[in-house]
Amino acid sequence: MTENLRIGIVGAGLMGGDHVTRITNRVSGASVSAIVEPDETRGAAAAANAPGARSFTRIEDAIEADALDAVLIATPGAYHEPVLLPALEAGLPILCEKPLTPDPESSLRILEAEQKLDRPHIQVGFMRRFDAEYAKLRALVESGRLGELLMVRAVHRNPDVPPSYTQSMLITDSVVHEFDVTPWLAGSDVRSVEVRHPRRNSKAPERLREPILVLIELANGVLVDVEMNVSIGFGYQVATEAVFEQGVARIGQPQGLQTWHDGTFAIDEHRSFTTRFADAYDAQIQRWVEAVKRGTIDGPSAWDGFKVALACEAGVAALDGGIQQVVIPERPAFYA
Ligand SMILES: NC(=O)c1ccc[n+]([C@@H]2O[C@H](COP(=O)([O-])OP(=O)(O)OC[C@H]3O[C@@H](n4cnc5c(N)ncnc54)[C@H](O)[C@@H]3O)[C@@H](O)[C@H]2O)c1
Ligand SMILES: O[C@H]1[C@H](O)[C@@H](O)[C@H](O)[C@@H](O)[C@H]1O
Repeated sequence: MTENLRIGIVGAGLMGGDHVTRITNRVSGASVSAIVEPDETRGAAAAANAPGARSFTRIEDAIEADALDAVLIATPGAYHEPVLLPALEAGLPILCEKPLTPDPESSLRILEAEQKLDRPHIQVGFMRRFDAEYAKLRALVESGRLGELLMVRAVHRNPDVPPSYTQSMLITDSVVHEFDVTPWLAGSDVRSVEVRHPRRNSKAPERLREPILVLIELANGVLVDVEMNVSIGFGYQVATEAVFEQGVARIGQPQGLQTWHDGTFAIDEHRSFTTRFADAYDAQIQRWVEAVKRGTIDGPSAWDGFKVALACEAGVAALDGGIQQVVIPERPAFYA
C-alpha cells in the first residue's frame, strides 16, 4: 500500500462533508482523492475542502477511473447497499457509516458478497467505540474492579432530526448505536428488545411518536434502558450510567466551559454529534487508515453490522409492542 491512502468519499452531505475536512486537515497518511455525490452543489462544497480530488456522480465511475484506494461511504443508510456491492466487487477496503444496512436481509447480501474476498474488507462506522470515555468504561467492565456489571442506563438526546427521519429510524438510525456499543461494553449480545412509550413530546414532528424508552436485555442478563429522544431542541447529549455490584460509573457528562455568573453555575453542553464525537470520528478514521495499510480492519466488522441489523429488526417490531427476541446465528469462521 502506498504511503498516501487515496480515499473516495461517497455521499458528501453532513457526515461526508465533515469527513472530507477531517481527512484533509487532521488525518495523516491519507487524502481525499475522489468525491462521489449526485448533488452538484454539495459535491462542489466538499471538493473545495479536498485539494486535487476528482468529482464523480457514481461510485462505478470512480472505480473505473482508478481514482481511489479505499472508500468511505456516507450516503443515507438505505443507500449503503448500492455502494457497498460495487466497492466489494472491486476489492476495495471500506469504512461504511452506520448502519451497515437498515435490515438483516440486505446486511446478509453484503456478508455474502464480502465472503467472496480473502478477508473482511468492511469496517462499520460505530464511532462510539473510539470515544475515550466509552473505552475507559469498557476497560472498567473488563477489569472487574467494581464487580459484575448489572445494568446500563443510557440517554440519547438529539435537538432535532431532518424531515426524512421516520418513526422506525428512532431505532435504525439512532438506537442503532446502543445496539452496537452496549454489547461491546458488556461483552454480551442482545437477547431481546422492548419499547415503551411515555407521554409524547408536543414539540416532536407530527409523524413521530417520541421520546421512547427502549429496554434491551443482553444474553448475560445485563439490562439496558435507553431514553431515545430526538426533539429536545436544547442540545445534544449521549450519556451512560453503568451500575455494578460494587459501584457506579458515569460517562458523557457535560465537560465544557464552566461559568458562574449572576448566582447561576453553568457548564456548556454539546448541540450536535459533530462536536460531541469529533475526537471519536478522528480516531476512527485514523485507525482505519492505518489498518487498511496493514491489510485489515480495526473496528466493528460487517458481522457486527449484521447483528445490529437483527437487533434493529426486533426494535422496529417492538415499536408496536411486545418483547421481541433476537436470534443471532453462528458466526462464520470468516469473521473470527
Ligand atoms: N456516526 C454518526 O454519528 C453519524 C452522524 C450522522 C450521520 N451518520 C450516518 O452517515 C450517513 C450519511 O448521513 P448524513 O446525515 O450525512 O446524510 P445527508 O443526507 O446529509 O447526506 C447524504 C448524501 O449522500 C448523497 N447520496 C445519496 N445516494 C448516493 C449515491 N448512491 N452515491 C453518492 N451519493 C449519494 C446525497 O445526495 C447526500 O448528499 C448515514 O449512514 C448516517 O446514518 C452517522
Ligand atoms: O445519524 C445520527 C447519528 O448517528 C448520531 O450519532 C445520533 O445521535 C442520531 O440520533 C442519528 O440520527
